[in-house]
Amino acid sequence: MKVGVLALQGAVAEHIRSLEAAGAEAVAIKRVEQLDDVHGLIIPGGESTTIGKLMRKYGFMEAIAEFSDKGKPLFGTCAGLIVLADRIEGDEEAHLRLMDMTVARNAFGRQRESFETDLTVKGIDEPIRAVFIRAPLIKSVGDGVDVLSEYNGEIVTARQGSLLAASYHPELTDDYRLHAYFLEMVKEAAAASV
Ligand SMILES: NC(=O)CC[C@H](N)C(=O)O
Repeated sequence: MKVGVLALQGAVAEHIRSLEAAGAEAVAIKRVEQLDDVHGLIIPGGESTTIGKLMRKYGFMEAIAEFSDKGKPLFGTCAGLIVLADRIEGDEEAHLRLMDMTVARNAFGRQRESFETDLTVKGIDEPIRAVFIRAPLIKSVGDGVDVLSEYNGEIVTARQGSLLAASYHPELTDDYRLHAYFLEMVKEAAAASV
């Protein structure tokens, strides 16, 4: 399976390394044409405002919406989760609006700007290691969204069909199981589309 990592801004190389460790072929995506060659796409962490701006500039808004329409899976981590969301708390304009959820940016406040923890994720046997950096939270989800993990009662991992979102950075640890989970989604979607 070939999986792309949107390479406009943010933690791209780390996702590529984690995907490869999980057994995928990984490609940095810089132009929309490259989307035709991959079976799934990760939108990395970084700064959602910057990623959103560059996506609009280079035609990725329409291209990724189409990609997702074909049933190809998307995985947004941290800023990437914000980019997937239908709604952003406050008066900020949402980006792809693909996932039925409301997110809050920088939701942990100053004291806890970044931290690591072990998280229990539905569908993965043992807790995974998660790094939170100025992380967003999922404040509410629609009926079609499955909550996969919570931290202190707040939603931090969710799935809606072929869309996966995590508030944290799974690519900054040597724990590749969330990437392996996404890779399974990609394989299932590819098998279903033949
Ligand atoms: N590590 C991250 O991706 C941080 C996300 C960033 N705070 C944002 O709002 O876009």
